[in-house]
Amino acid sequence: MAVYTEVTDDALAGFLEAYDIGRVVAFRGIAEGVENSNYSLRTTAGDFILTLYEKRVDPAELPWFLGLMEHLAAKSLPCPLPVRARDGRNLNPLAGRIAAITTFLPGIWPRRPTAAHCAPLGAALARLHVAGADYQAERVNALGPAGWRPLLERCGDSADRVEPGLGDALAASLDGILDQWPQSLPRGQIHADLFPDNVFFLDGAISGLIDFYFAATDFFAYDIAVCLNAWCFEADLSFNITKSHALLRGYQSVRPLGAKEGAALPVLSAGAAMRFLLTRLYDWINTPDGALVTRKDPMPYYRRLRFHTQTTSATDYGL
Ligand SMILES: Nc1ncnc2c1ncn2[C@@H]1O[C@H](COP(=O)(O)OP(=O)(O)O)[C@@H](O)[C@H]1O
Ligand SMILES: N[C@@H](CCOP(=O)(O)O)C(=O)O
Repeated sequence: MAVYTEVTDDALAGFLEAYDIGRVVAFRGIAEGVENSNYSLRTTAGDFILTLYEKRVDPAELPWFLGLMEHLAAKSLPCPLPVRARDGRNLNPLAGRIAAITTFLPGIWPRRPTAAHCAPLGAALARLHVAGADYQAERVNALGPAGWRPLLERCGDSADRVEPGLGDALAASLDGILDQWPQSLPRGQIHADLFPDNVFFLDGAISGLIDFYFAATDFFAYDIAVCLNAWCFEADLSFNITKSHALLRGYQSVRPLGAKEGAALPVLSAGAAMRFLLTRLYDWINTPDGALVTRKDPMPYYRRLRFHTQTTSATDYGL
């Protein structure tokens, strides 16, 4: 469920007066998504997505995210293009929130990713990295390694309510990851949350990359590690090296990885598993029963973390 803020017909009509995208033909809330309120909007000019940014998004950061999408779309990456109002603004108030209209991207996200999805996914990720290179602005990755210990501490003793001993196990694992974390690797703009539900496919090809609201300036190879976690484990949580090989092959068809990046894949992948484990754990503990958001189980990311702490080199990922 992701319509937290209702938009009345009158409020929508008033909002659209500032834009040059015709009259409303259809308007409905989108059930998918977690963070923001999303509406599908059809006007006489075409299909769009209306997003109202909810409380977890810092309004001061929105121009960076929208600027990145605009930059990538201008380089032909299939990502949403923010629509500007007649006065040039792409962020405007609506129903007590800040809102943006972006272009609608066709396609559906893969419910069961296969190796055939992973190769184009890898290539699209590399294209994103290359295309973002001259987007000069920097955004610190708030959910990068410096943020993990504070997040774990905020979970406190409650982690052990999810599984006895989990708090200590994560603290020890985190020490190991932070000790080995690379000092420097090629870096630039990364998506940082390119899960299957953020990638649309049409006729076997990628037709959309969405949800740039965790994007940041960080190691490119960390973004690959996020995707290895999100795309290359089976439902039984076994690692599928055929998928990771396809993902890395697709990536390298556009941007070859350096030796240091390859060597860092085990620790980067453990770090990426830790990042999603911690945000899920925090939400698991802090989301009240009956809340609109569906909590995501943190434990599958613990299983992934344990896998990555046993890998030793890039060959374990099919590189
Ligand atoms: N540009 C877009 N084109 C088509 N559908 C979109 C677009 N942006 C969002 N959606 C739809 O809205 C849903 C939620 O979007 P998402 O950005 O993942 O929300 P959240 O940030 O709240 O998790 C997506 O699963 C998709 O169905
Ligand atoms: N991908 C994250 C959650 C973020 O949700 P999104 O709908 O904004 O992609 C996870 O799976 O924990």
